[in-house]
Amino acid sequence: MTHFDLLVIGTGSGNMFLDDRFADLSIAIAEEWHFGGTCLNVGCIPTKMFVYPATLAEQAGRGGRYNVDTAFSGVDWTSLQDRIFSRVDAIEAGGRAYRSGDRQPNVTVIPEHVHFTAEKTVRTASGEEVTADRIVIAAGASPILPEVPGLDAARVDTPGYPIVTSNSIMRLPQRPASLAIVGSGVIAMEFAHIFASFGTEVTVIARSPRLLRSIDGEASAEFTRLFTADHNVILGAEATSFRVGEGSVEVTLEPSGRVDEVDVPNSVTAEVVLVAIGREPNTEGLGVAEVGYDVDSEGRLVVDEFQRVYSGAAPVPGVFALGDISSPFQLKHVANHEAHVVGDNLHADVLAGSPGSAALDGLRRTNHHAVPAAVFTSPQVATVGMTEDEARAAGHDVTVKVQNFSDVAYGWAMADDPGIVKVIADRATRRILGAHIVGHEATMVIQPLIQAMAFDQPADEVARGQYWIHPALPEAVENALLGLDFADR
Ligand SMILES: Cc1cc2nc3c(=O)[nH]c(=O)nc-3n(C[C@H](O)[C@H](O)[C@H](O)COP(=O)(O)OP(=O)(O)OC[C@H]3O[C@@H](n4cnc5c(N)ncnc54)[C@H](O)[C@@H]3O)c2cc1C
Ligand SMILES: NC(=O)c1ccc[n+]([C@@H]2O[C@H](COP(=O)([O-])OP(=O)(O)OC[C@H]3O[C@@H](n4cnc5c(N)ncnc54)[C@H](O)[C@@H]3O)[C@@H](O)[C@H]2O)c1
Repeated sequence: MTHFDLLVIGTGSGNMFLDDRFADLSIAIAEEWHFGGTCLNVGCIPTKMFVYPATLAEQAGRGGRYNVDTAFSGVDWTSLQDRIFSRVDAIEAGGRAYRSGDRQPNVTVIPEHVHFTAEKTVRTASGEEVTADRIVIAAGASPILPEVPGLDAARVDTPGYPIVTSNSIMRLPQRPASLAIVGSGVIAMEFAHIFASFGTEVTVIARSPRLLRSIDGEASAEFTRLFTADHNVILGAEATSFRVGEGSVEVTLEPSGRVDEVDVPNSVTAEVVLVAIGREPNTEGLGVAEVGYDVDSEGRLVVDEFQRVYSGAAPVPGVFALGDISSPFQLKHVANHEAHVVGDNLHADVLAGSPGSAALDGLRRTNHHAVPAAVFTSPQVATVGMTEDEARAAGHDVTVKVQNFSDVAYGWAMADDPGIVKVIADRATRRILGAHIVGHEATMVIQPLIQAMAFDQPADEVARGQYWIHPALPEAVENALLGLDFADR
């Protein structure tokens, strides 16, 4: 049995807050997989490094729309992978070496799976018991696999098995000629864009009548309209079995019952199948429920606004959690924010003396207001705040404006490419309740609306109180704000 002052489980955002404030503590960091976790190794960073060239490839094939003669003639998959993963893998190795080497003599890296055997005790895969006064649980989430015949869950993401998740698809030795994607959420749409743009024959299998169905209805409908226009999408279909053959997988389909009068083909055959149906918090593998920690109906560790972990509806002294294991937002910017909160609160707890003794008024609260999210597909999607339905259900007297990109001069420069800015505001308070953008660089165009929500600025002041560069795309945001109809105008 080895005892530490602090145990951190997971090196995604869990690796972010350990700075000089903790130099006097003996610290163990458990990481069973890639140092740096999901975002660095298989998430945000490599996906966007594939998305950018994919968008260039797609645009090259569309030059005629802008009266220029361009064509996409291929991608060098191997050198693209090398460029991306030589960078990612070097950062992974550097992070591991930094924590493992002489520069951090107070830190011990445990490169193994750990699971709880008591409230403040974990056992490593090799059987060692580790105890700690304080623990930070930052163990993330993993892809969900459907329980359907023909899917060998143990072989998913192993070399040669053609059914994969986001954990391995970017490292496939060859770009597949055809790809079936089960799911129609964020991961499904980003990979559909990447592979289709590079010339793979992609088929998206969606249960719902719309793609990205969790976003605002109008934004989702607009995205679905645009994406289905030039991609193979089967809406209202459920994948009910897989048959792995020689060089291909047959996916059997049935109507999902979520779309009326749908004509679903019996099956789709592709070289590779990507399963992208959500990610579940890694609470089960950690055995947290078995030692009494509270886990909610979605499998998340229960934390309060100070990121303290709960057991029997009371905080466990000195135990914090952050990121996908406990957060309602599976987003890196949220995991990072929560890591900063944990770092500050853990430090306050250490200064206070015994675990759990820090006064509440000395602890920092997590801010989950105006959390933005984006889908880096084509067209891009960016959202912040409530959907229109949520705003109405919350009892707001709402005013809504949808502005087309093609209404502003930059939209004309883009040959009237489709794109919408939808802003939802409260008619009485003039505050922005939500904003949803579908179109070119939506992830950048939305930022003034995120800022306005974060700083609680009235919508009309945001529109009129600053210059908007002319003729730039954010003029569509300005016009959407100006189009809102307030009670006393
Ligand atoms: C394909 C993809 C693309 C994404 N793109 C974006 C994006 O563009 N923008 C965005 O904001 N978010 C994106 N995300 C989400 C983002 O990656 C996550 O929200 C974020 O990485 C979560 O960080 P985390 O620290 O909570 O967990 P992770 O980074 O997953 O870290 C958890 C770590 O804990 C380790 N671990 C788990 N259990 C144990 C155990 N029992 N013992 C030892 N170690 C353990 C894991 O190996 C892992 O390294 C994407 C996710 C995916 C999958
Ligand atoms: N750009 C980004 O910020 C980014 C990118 C990728 C992932 N992420 C994060 O990772 C999370 C997980 O992504 P995801 O795309 O796996 O999940 P998701 O929740 O976005 O989408 C999952 C989709 O799969 C569908 N689904 C669920 N069960 C199914 C089944 N059995 N068969 C068919 N479809 C089924 C759901 O209805 C949903 O539409 C996201 O919610 C997001 O927070 C973020």
